[in-house]
Amino acid sequence: MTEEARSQMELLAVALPFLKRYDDQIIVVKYGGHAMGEEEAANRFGRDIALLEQVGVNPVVVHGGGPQINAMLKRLNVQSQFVNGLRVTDANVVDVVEMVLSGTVNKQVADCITRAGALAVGISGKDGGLIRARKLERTYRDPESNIEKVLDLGFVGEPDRVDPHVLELLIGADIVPVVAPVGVGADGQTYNINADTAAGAIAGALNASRLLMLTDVPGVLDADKKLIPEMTVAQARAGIAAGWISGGMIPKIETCIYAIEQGVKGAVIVDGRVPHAVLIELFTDGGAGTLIRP
Ligand SMILES: Nc1ncnc2c1ncn2[C@@H]1O[C@H](COP(=O)(O)OP(=O)(O)O)[C@@H](O)[C@H]1O
Ligand SMILES: CC(=O)N[C@@H](CCC(=O)OP(=O)(O)O)C(=O)O
Repeated sequence: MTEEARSQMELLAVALPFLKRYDDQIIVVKYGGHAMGEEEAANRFGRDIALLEQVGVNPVVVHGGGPQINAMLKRLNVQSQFVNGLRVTDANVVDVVEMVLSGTVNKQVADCITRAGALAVGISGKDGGLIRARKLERTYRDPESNIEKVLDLGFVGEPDRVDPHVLELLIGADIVPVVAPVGVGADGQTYNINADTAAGAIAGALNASRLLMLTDVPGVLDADKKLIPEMTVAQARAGIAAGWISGGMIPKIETCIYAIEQGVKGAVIVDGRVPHAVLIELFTDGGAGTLIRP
């Protein structure tokens, strides 16, 4: 046996107990717009997801596309801005958001997985009644007047009701669902939903075993910037209260906590820049990134 064959067999032996653990389980993967920038990284992601499907796991991909929306808005000369990490979305912007997320990006992600040997089908939250959305209602304290005001982000929505039936049909037919985070209101209005939020709601509705959030940091870092391999929901809440979990990590952690409260067994913040991060997280003892559990 060659050295290469021996090391491949060793890898397989390490992965086998984990393959059994995740057999027929649903794993929801949030794939962010930054992570899909480079072609080789995108192809690698497609191969990892196809491999999961081929070994008997049921992956469901929910993708973002913030940078891709920015690029299209720039080409079309449409202005947009972010407030608290969310894009202010007027009628012009929501058209572009839907076009980019449900069109270009959704099809690219599904194509990467299909070319890697699994069948993937791209849909948006508007298809098959998947995500019924409502306008996001948030308040904030105006620092000048110290008065509580309503934050109006236009057509930014949050999931009101997720009906996973269409996803279950695809999963049952051995098809990998790829979901764009766009929802529809009771009145037919299209809403732009943050992709982290959409992934958490879908993981909850599917009662997934794991929610993997691919991002561009190694995981949750403690106050000394050291990676925390595992934390409980209570510890995560304490980190937000103490301030060492801040910025874009807050909505990510809140999504993880929400998903766990909905019955998801564990949520992981993973570095999507690391090759095969998804496989390392699921199929090795140490995992990758930070596991948040009940
Ligand atoms: N405790 C922490 N551990 C890791 N990252 C943190 C922490 N607190 C704040 N952050 C910030 O959160 C960012 C991740 O959120 P974000 O940029 O919104 O990710 P994405 O674009 O993948 O959705 C990191 O780049 C980092 O600057
Ligand atoms: C309301 C809101 O902000 N929606 C996001 C949806 C895409 C997204 O979340 O993409 P990433 O995961 O790549 O950041 C946006 O318009 O950019």
